[in-house]
Formats: sequence, structure tokens, C-alpha cells
Amino acid sequence: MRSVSILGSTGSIGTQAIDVVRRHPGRFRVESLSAGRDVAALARQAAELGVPTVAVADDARAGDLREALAAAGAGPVEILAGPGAATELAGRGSDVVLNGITGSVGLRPTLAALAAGSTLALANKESLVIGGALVKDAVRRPDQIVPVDSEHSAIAQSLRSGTTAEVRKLVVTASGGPFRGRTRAELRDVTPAQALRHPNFSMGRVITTNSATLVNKGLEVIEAHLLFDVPFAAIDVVVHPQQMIHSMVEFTDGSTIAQAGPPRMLVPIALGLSWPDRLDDVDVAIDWTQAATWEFAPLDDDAFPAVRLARQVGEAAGTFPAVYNAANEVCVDAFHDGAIGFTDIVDTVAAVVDAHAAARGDAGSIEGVLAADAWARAHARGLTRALAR
Ligand SMILES: NC(=O)C1=CN([C@@H]2O[C@H](COP(=O)(O)OP(=O)(O)OC[C@H]3O[C@@H](n4cnc5c(N)ncnc54)[C@H](OP(=O)(O)O)[C@@H]3O)[C@@H](O)[C@H]2O)C=CC1
Ligand SMILES: CC(=O)[C@@H](O)[C@H](O)COP(=O)(O)O
Ligand SMILES: [Mn+2]
Repeated sequence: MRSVSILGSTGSIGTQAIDVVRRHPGRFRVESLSAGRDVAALARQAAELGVPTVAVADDARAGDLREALAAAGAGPVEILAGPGAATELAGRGSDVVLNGITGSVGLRPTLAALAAGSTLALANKESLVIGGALVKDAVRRPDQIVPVDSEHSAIAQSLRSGTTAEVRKLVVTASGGPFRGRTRAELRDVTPAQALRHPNFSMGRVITTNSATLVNKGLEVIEAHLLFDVPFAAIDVVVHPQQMIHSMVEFTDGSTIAQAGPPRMLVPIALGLSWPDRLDDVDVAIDWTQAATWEFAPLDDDAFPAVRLARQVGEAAGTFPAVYNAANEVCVDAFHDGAIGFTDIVDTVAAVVDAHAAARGDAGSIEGVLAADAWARAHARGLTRALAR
């Protein structure tokens, strides 16, 4: 039985991970759960699964969490609270740490899980993207990071078909988001509510918005480069609105291996928890008896420049990916607050990245990466405030 720590247990990834655990009794023992603020949901999960330790990032909610645990009928539970609580749990050496936290705040837990020797089931792509070499240098053994992001899980599964030397390129699929097919002019006035209507997946607010701007795909191209050591020039993005193919690997003989399944996260999450083994009956398979049409199209980089910009920051490496991500996190909030428009998101990220060329930063330490993250946030806030006037 594997011991598991689930960080971000109340979110989209976290709740689905708990579904997987629930449906495979005897396979996993959940040692700890962590959330940002939602203590009611966290307490219900802890009571149901008999989890001995829980953590909440907002330390003002520790008292509410204690009451919620009692109300949910939980037994004795250790409570950790504060911004460092998830990192503390991640470093306790569970067999598997699932990082399902959103945003760059996931970096310290990612590094703590790797340092403790745990397998890191990684949904929090931001931590790998911003940490870059720092995260890769913390990896102690092959397969210590198991990607949960659906595209990267698909690539990891497809890579089982050949050797590293036989890989010619990775093909990352993209839904195109809710605004696929629109011109840049047609994107200017789209609303936050429209941006949150992802065509296939129910996900948290940040990643759903990132899917609409294609920043998610930009982060995923950098994530693929870091996970699989493939140069950016050999990572293609193709728009595939049905998202039945989750990504592909093209091999040197001209063969392409694709991983397919309905657009849901249960299989990538289950593989993250059980890698390299598959669990039984995790999801329903595609019904090949039904007629279906799957489309593929090139990405429109003029309407959606986020992937092109991500390739630039990925090639530049250092603290540039951290700046791209942090500026984007600020802009996503500003967009949802009504302060900036949709196309201002990526335009502002590009302006912050440009400004960073003069500042640069130290990507060799966590302090350096987080300083670049803080610098980018401050710079982006200045720009979004100016746009709001
Ligand atoms: N959802 C999906 O299908 C996919 C998600 N991902 C990635 O997985 C990650 C999570 O996404 P998703 O589940 O959609 O996001 P959600 O917004 O649904 O969930 C985020 C989780 O993180 C918790 N959290 C927020 N802030 C903190 C903090 N400071 N410290 C600790 N925990 C915190 C939240 O707690 P609370 O509920 O209390 O706020 C919640 O449990 C992201 O990196 C995303 O890009 C990747 C592929 C697919
Ligand atoms: C499910 C998942 O992995 C998300 O990252 C999803 O792929 C978003 O899809 P798009 O960013 O292509 O819209
Ligand atoms: Mn993805």
C-alpha cells in the first residue's frame, strides 16, 4: 500500500485524486491533505479518509479548521497552518506527494518532496517551469517526477514505445480554448465568464483562464522541454478541439505514438499515484463503435501569441520562465477583477518579460527564483494599474 500526501486536495485535481483513492481501496493510505482556505471541504475529506494530518495555508483559518474537523466527526488530527504548511507536509517522506496546488506557490513543496525522496506526482506545472534547473537538479532518481498534466502523462506513456535516441519530436495537443478561431480583434472584449467556459475540462480558475489565452500551452511547452529533455524546436503544438488525443511522440522511423482517451483527468492522476503500474477501471475508454470526427489545426500565433512568447522565455531560461508565469498570475487576477482586458493579459506578460532583460536574476537558488517572481509581480501590477486608469 502506498502512502500519499495530497496538496491542493480541495481543488479540481485534489478532489479527483481522492476519487481515485476512494475507488481503489487497499492501494493507498492518505497520510496528509492540504488546502489554501476551504477548511470545510478539507475537514470532510480528512474525516472520510481517516487522514491523520491536515494543513491550511491561511493561518487565520486554523481555528475554523479545528471546528470543522470536529463537526465532520474526524478523530484526532494534527493541524498545520500557514504559508509553509504544505511544504512541511511535502517534506515528510510519503511514498507519493501529489502537488495539486495552483501557482508558483507550489515551488517549495515540489522541492521539499524531491528532497525527501518521495515520488512527485506533478500537476503543479508552474513549479517545474519557474524552478527549471533548480527542480531538475533536485531529482534523485529516474521517474521521481511523474507528470499528471494530461499532455505530459500522454507523452510519458507514449515514450514507453521507444528509446530516448529514437525520439524525433513531441507533439503537444491544445484544445484552442473557448475562443478558438477568433481573430485578435475579436478577442479584445471577451469577458471573464466567457473565458471560464473551457470546451472540455472543469478546472480551477487560473488554468482555465490560461487555456483561453493559450498561456497554459506555453507553460506546457516549457514543462515538456524540462521533463523530457527535448529541444524547443522539436516540440510542436497542434490544436485538437476534441482533446481525445492527449499528446504524441514522433519517432525517428516516422512512426507516431499517440495516447488517447476521453478528455478527463482520472487516468493521468491515477498514473501519477501508481506509476509505473496502471490501476483497473479508472475511467471509461473511448467507444470506437460510435462515429466521430477528430480535427487537427495549426495554432494561430497572431491571435494567441502566448506559446511563441513561452518558447522565447524557455530558450532564454534563467529567471525568464518565472517572470512569464508570475506576470501571468497577476494579469489573470487583474482580468477577473475587471481591471484589464483579455488581450492585455499576454501583452502585459510580454512587456514584463521585455523589462526583465535588463534586470535578469539568479535562477540558481530558490531565493533568486522567488525574487524574480516577486519582481515580475510588482512590475506587472504597475502595468495593470496603469491600464485600469
Ligand atoms: N484541473 C485540471 O484538470 C488540471 C490542473 N493542472 C494543474 O494542477 C494545479 C491545480 O489545478 P486545479 O486543481 O485546477 O486548481 P484549483 O484552483 O481547482 O485548486 C487549487 C488547490 O490549491 C489549493 N491552494 C490554493 N492556494 C494554496 C496555497 N497558498 N497553499 C496551499 N494550497 C493552496 C486550493 O485550496 P482552496 O480550495 O482552499 O482554495 C485548492 O485545493 C495547477 O497547477 C494546474 O495548472 C494540470 C492539468 C489539469
Ligand atoms: C487537462 C489538462 O491537462 C489541461 O492542461 C488541459 O489540457 C487544458 O487544455 P488546453 O490548455 O489545451 O485548453
Ligand atoms: Mn494540460
